[in-house]
Amino acid sequence: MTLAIFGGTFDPVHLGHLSVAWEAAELLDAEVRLMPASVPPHRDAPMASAMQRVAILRAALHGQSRLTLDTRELDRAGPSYTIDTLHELRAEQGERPLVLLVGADAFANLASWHRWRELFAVAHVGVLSRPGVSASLPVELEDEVAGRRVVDAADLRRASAGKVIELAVTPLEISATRIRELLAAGRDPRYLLPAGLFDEPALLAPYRA
Ligand SMILES: Nc1ncnc2c1ncn2[C@@H]1O[C@H](COP(=O)(O)OP(=O)(O)OP(=O)(O)O)[C@@H](O)[C@H]1O
Ligand SMILES: O=C(O)c1ccc[n+]([C@@H]2O[C@H](COP(=O)([O-])O)[C@@H](O)[C@H]2O)c1
Repeated sequence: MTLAIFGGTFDPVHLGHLSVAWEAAELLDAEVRLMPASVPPHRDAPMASAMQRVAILRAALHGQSRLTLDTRELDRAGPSYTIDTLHELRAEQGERPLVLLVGADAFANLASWHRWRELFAVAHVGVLSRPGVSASLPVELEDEVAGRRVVDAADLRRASAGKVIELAVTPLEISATRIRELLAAGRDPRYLLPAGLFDEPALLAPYRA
């Protein structure tokens, strides 16, 4: 079975993440691992600690087994560069097809990632559609991916890395930024987060004012 990795700051994980990860698992017929970044490159430090974000992820993933948690980036010091993580996974997984899942907004910035061209040598890339994000890419990135695009998920299973597929997932306009704002304002964003998180108030305490 294909292994797909969905990295993120997950500060906190929300139903947008979970829904697109679930749909990607179905569309790719893959195991999907959510992988929290310890020190996310290219953005400010998260509001919650890595341990707090992992506790929320564990509670969010409770009750199903298709989406799992991979905490390897928390064991590394320094910025969580995706290329380092993918090399580690490749060494463990042999020729198994690996897919790096990224939201369309993150994908549009891919050419700013550490050793970004090397990513395609180690994994396929699955781009998750996201509301409000246009499909146009910087020229440098478009030039790199133009010859790599496939539309059929079966093409990803025929090679271990190097292809790019667009995954048209159900659009959900949910962001962690909005959820942090609501929690800080004393609101309960009940239907934007997994219901189980509200059973343990300590989980969301890092975001309360
Ligand atoms: N609603 C969504 N639909 C599709 N992809 C999403 C959605 N929310 C997040 N993603 C993707 O999930 C990955 C991790 O995102 P991240 O943890 O930064 O969440 P975020 O909601 O974008 O957070 P923030 O608002 O703090 O930037 C990224 O690849 C991002 O593009
Ligand atoms: O490797 C990089 O240079 C790099 C730069 C920016 C983001 N990433 C990864 O992309 C994923 C989504 O990042 P973010 O900031 O949108 O949560 C997360 O796993 C980050 O570690 C990776």
